[in-house]
Amino acid sequence: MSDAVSLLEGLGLVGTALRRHSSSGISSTARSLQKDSAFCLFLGLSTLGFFHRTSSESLSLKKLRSQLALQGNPLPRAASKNHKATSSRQKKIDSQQFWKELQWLLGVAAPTATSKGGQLMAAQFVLLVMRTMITVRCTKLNTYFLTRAISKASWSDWTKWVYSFTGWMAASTVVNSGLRYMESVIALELRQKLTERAHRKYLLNNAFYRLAVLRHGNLGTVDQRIVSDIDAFSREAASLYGHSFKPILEFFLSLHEASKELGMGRPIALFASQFFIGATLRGLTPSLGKMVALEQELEGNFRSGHSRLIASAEEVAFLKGSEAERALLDESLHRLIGTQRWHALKRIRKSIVDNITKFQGLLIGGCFVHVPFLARKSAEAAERISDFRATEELMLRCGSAFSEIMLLGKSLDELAGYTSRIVEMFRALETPPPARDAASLALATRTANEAKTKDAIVITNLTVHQPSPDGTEPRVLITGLNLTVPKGRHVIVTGPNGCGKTSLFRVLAGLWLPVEGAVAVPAGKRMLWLPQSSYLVTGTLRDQVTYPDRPTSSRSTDEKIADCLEKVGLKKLCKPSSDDALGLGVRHHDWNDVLSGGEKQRVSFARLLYHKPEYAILDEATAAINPEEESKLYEMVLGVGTTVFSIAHRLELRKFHTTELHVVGDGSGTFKLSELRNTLDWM
Ligand SMILES: Nc1ncnc2c1ncn2[C@@H]1O[C@H](COP(=O)(O)OP(=O)(O)OP(=O)(O)O)[C@@H](O)[C@H]1O
Repeated sequence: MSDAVSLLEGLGLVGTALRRHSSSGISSTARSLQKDSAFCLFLGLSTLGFFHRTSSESLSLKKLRSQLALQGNPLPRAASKNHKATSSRQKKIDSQQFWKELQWLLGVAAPTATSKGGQLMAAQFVLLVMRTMITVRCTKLNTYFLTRAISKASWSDWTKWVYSFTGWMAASTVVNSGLRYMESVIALELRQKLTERAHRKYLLNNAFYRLAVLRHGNLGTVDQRIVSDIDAFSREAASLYGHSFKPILEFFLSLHEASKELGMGRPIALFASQFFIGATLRGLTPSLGKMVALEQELEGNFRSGHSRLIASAEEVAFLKGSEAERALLDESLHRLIGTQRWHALKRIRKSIVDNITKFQGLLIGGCFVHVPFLARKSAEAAERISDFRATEELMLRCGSAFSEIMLLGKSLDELAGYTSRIVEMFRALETPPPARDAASLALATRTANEAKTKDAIVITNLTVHQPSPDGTEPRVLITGLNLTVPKGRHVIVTGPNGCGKTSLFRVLAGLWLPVEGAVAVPAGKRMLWLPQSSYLVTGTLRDQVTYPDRPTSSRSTDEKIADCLEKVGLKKLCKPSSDDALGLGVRHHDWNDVLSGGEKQRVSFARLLYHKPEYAILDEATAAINPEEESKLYEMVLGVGTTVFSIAHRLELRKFHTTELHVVGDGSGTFKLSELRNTLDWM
């Protein structure tokens, strides 16, 4: 459609020029040209001034940094790296890397030509060819035939033009709408395939924990990359696909048509000169890829600040922390906006270079075409004008297509920003955790087999350190622990805050790798974790109890769930209705907001009673429940035959355990194991 509009605009301009020429005569046109030249000179000088301003070092980061420093917002380090001039060699290496990464990402979305993505791209290609053919056809129609009709004052030629023009415009409308539709469908396909792959990897082997908590890969906000960067990449890539084929096709088709009149020598000389000028101008533009990557990073930080406030809304409200939170959010916002402002300034420089590239192409291309027609004295005037207009228009299209091809590099640069962030994420997701030495691996395998055969938790020669992502000396939490927990051996872990009790459980869950030794636990759903802060899933009351299972609702399952809820004192949460007799379908926007601390822990116990695992790992799982009720819950758990491995600060809970593991927590990794035989009389 935009082509149709530009064609009509073009016709309007031709009409205006003809009118001006015929009504005012040469002298008034010359006067108007003089005025135009003065105006152009003024504009050109202003542009040069601005260009100088944006590229001058004095205004660059130093000034922005000092502005931000005044607001307490120093510019992120990445921006200063970004500002440093990169050598042409470095740029070349980056672009090679980009093509590899882009190819890999597109391969994920369209692995073969017959895949859905491949088919969509093929269909888009057909539409692109059709649109270009229509554009070339319309150009010829509007220039040659229309000019001829007007110069001969021929009504019949003009009527033919009206018919043809209407037909081609109808075809153009259909094809352009199809192209736009295909572009959005391709973007959606890219987004879906890349996000699905990200989800698969992110939720495999607790990769989300490694990335979010242990900061593997130093990715910052991973959610921003999955939710926003993939979306932006998909849109950009789909749009670029359409916009890169259009000028390439248009260039060759227009060149083919124009060469009939001009021969091939002139166009080749023209485009060789254009290539040289384009390459020189390209060196003056900033690196958009890095700018985009930095902006996305800061966007992610800003968004995660808001998410954190929502997640801890009650705590912040109790602590009257609104002012502090506002300052933190504003700080993050200022960092983002400051960087975007600076980038907007740099983008103007890019836009100026883009326009110069485009206009010089039109100007030089025009001159190449004028010469042979100025030299052609013999032909009849009407014929010469028609030929000239048709050839000029084709060459102008050809030149503008060539400029667009030269400018594609810059659009690709922007795409490179998203590409590098997404590939970096996939690299971190798909890189396995650091490999262990052969001896430790052999020990881990032997220990795992032992656990399978013995149906026990087996801890062999275990040493655990606190992780240190920043490379500082890690603190030793536990050294040389050997412990086997067969069924019926209930272990309580005690020790001061921060001594490493939960860390031991993290190693059992495979979230942290031991520095030495090995742990093995019964596989699959034979173990259930009840963490310090209960996890409540998005969904119904039924979902809270059955998590992580999602069984289809049936009478017997619902009765079992309702029974578990009753046992832990949460029957009151059920809201029976005519189509939900047991009231398990009740749903809240966020269960964390509507349940008290003790109720959340009871939900975890209902989950435990529902799953009846062989082993339960209880990490201060009754800390928010009163001591009397706490004992009842423990009795229930032991009553269903579950062996417990608990962390507890209340010593009364010792009576439910047979072994105590006391971690000293003095940084030496010392611990003490003792049997608690006297306390088991009640069992
Ligand atoms: N992801 C992490 N990265 C770095 N250090 C961590 C991480 N998680 C925990 N730690 C540190 O490891 C140490 C042991 O933590 P852990 O959670 O095991 O303590 P704990 O004994 O369970 O304490 P509490 O009784 O207070 O729950 C603490 O000093 C803690 O700061």
